[in-house]
Amino acid sequence: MLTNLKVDPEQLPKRAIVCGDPKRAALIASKLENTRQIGENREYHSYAGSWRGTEVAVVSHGVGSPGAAVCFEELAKGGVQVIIRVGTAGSYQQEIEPGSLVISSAVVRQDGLTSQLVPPGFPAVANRRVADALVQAAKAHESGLHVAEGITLTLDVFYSGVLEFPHKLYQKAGVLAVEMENSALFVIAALRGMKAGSILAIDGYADADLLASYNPHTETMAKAIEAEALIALDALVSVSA
Ligand SMILES: O=P(O)(O)O[C@H]1O[C@H](CO)[C@@H](O)[C@H]1O
Ligand SMILES: O=c1cc[nH]c(=O)[nH]1
Repeated sequence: MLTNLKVDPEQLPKRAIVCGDPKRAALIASKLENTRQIGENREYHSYAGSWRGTEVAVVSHGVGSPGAAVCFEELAKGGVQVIIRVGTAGSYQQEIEPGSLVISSAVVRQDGLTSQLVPPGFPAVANRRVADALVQAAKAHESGLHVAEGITLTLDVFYSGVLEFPHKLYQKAGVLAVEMENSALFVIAALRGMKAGSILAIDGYADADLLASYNPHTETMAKAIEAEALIALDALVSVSA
């Protein structure tokens, strides 16, 4: 039994979708055939089912890299080989409007977790096959949403303290969007031999005024999350495990 997920590895498919929100996990799982819940403990809600004839898992990992890392490590231990995060993020670029989708090709590691796992120069990159599969699936899906691929940033901080967020710096460097778990996912996947990718629905512009405008509970977001979930499921089953 996987300790924190409380999932029996025998019931865990080799491909997994992961996302922060347990309700999003339930929503994605509801799209599968023969859906069953295979675990529920803390923020980790786990489901299995079939997508286009292939068995997949859907597991929530909560907010922030440390808790998510526990989930990713246990999925690797349980035999998962291909893993895609279906997340949300704030945009750094004007043309990437709320409701757009971003496929992360690589991550700036501004989290605390991975610096305790690997040295500073260690890259956090998506598996090329998974990233390509996400790009292809997004094209085929024809959602009408703007889709961009590029570098994203992982931070530990959502609400700022007295130090300024590094938003302007990374915006100038061409980073597309910011979220809180991709760094952990890409580094742990590299260490444990999983193929990882990530697609993110943009819920607003990440800047100093974010607190005033942040609202991930809109119709626009629901549409973007629905689209990224279907794209990720198609990509997940197209990559060899
Ligand atoms: O929507 P999820 O997948 O949780 O992703 C983003 O949303 C949360 C913050 O609201 C953080 O977990 C961040 O990474
Ligand atoms: O970490 C996050 C997630 C969503 N939106 C943001 O601005 N930041």
